[in-house]
Amino acid sequence: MRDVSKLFSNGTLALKGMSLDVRAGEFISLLGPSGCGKSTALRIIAGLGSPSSGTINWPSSRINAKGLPEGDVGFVFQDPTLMPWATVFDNVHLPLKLRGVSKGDARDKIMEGLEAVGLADFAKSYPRELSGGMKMRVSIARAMVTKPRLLLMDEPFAALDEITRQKLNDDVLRLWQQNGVTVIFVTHSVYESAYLSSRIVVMRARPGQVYSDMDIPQPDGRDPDYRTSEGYRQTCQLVSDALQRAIHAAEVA
Ligand SMILES: Nc1ncnc2c1ncn2[C@@H]1O[C@H](COP(=O)(O)OP(=O)(O)OP(=O)(O)O)[C@@H](O)[C@H]1O
Repeated sequence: MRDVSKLFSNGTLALKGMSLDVRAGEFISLLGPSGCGKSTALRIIAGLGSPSSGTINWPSSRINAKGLPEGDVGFVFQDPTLMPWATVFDNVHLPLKLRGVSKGDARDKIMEGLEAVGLADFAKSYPRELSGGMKMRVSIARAMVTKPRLLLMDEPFAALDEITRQKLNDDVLRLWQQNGVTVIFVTHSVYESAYLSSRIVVMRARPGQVYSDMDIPQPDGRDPDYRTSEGYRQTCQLVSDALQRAIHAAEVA
């Protein structure tokens, strides 16, 4: 993102001069107070909204007619947005179906994706038969079935209980490590960002822009033990301090 601003038609300046270089293989969290423009930035990257000024560049991708990288981006929203009338299998098939891949040809990829999120036994179930966490897993499998190079996640676990959220954090980390996908993850949570990320970009509000950009030390393994480690506590403290400064900067502006 190079010097991206977004002025909505109601006069809200959601982003002002936001620049961000995303390196391949990173797990970046966009962290910031409500209304600082995290979702707006993510939607612009996804091509779901256009910047008022500035540019999004995709130096290593083939670009389609809409200026977006060809098949390279997957998106997971806070609402899993599954088709209620379709099975789990058919929901995960959707992105491949839109590319003209038949169910038969897609079967292995779909089952591999469901396996990766622990839902292979639920391929024939309908969304109404699944818990909130399982629905989110389907949504992640659907986003990953095309093997995107970039996965965009907009507060995907905010509506889930703490235990489910922690399990899904571990699932996403495993997918990231196994697939080498680059992730941009929007969250309000210092703890979630500190657990997941290789880099945390703290945003400030009014106007929305990058306030602080931190590389996060990578321990050998992130597992439930890491959540109670001194290294994790220190990272949370650093990130929390940066967030407090970002909030203060917006208040005095
Ligand atoms: N379509 C829109 N039209 C007008 N204003 C908008 C629109 N979408 C977002 N905004 C405004 O832009 C600002 C940034 O919103 P955005 O949703 O990107 O923030 P956010 O950091 O993701 O917030 P949250 O964490 O609460 O989801 C807010 O002031 C919001 O009210």
